[in-house]
Amino acid sequence: MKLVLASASPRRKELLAQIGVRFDVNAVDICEDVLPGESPVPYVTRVALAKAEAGYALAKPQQVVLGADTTVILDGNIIGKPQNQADAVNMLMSLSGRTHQVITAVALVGSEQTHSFVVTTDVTFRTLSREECELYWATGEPADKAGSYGIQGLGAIFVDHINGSYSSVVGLPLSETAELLKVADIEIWHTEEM
Ligand SMILES: Cc1cn([C@H]2C[C@H](O)[C@@H](COP(=O)(O)OP(=O)(O)OP(=O)(O)O)O2)c(=O)[nH]c1=O
Repeated sequence: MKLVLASASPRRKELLAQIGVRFDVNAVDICEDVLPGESPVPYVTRVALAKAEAGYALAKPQQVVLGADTTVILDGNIIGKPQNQADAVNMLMSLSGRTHQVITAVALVGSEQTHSFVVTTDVTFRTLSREECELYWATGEPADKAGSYGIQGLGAIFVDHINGSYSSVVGLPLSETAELLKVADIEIWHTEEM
């Protein structure tokens, strides 16, 4: 079996390459709107499956397709990507000095199999000032990110500690994804080009 990553995210490509997986990419564009009354785990699972299924529609025979979706949850509510500066600053200030959850769903779709799982990580921010949130917006980093921050980038300075999977917060939980790839007979740890 050969793997396709259904993602336009450079972060997910880097994470999957980090564990020595060989894959092609089918960039897909899925509507990520939350349905009325939809809870966080069903939501991320549905979107990850939709990405994998859209990628599978473009796939060749003998290919299985991986899709993922990451979102931020505060007090049980889904916090998506920011619309503008005010939205991003408000999101960041609501996360200030508190613990929120980052959940990533991963889905794998093939001709004879569909699997999905969700990984939840607690992330605790130190206290932030409105001014530093405004300066952070001006860097351009928060714009395409759930929760308006990137733990792997400049936003690292906001994070006091995490409890869970770092790679899941960035966009793809590597330990759990490797287990899923084994089930689908996809090799990891290719080393000859490293
Ligand atoms: C919380 C957090 C989110 N993010 C990112 C990960 C995800 O890419 C993004 C959430 O959006 P997603 O919709 O999960 O992914 P995407 O739109 O970037 O890519 P695609 O749908 O094509 O696969 O936020 C970080 O990079 N770092 C973080 O610390």
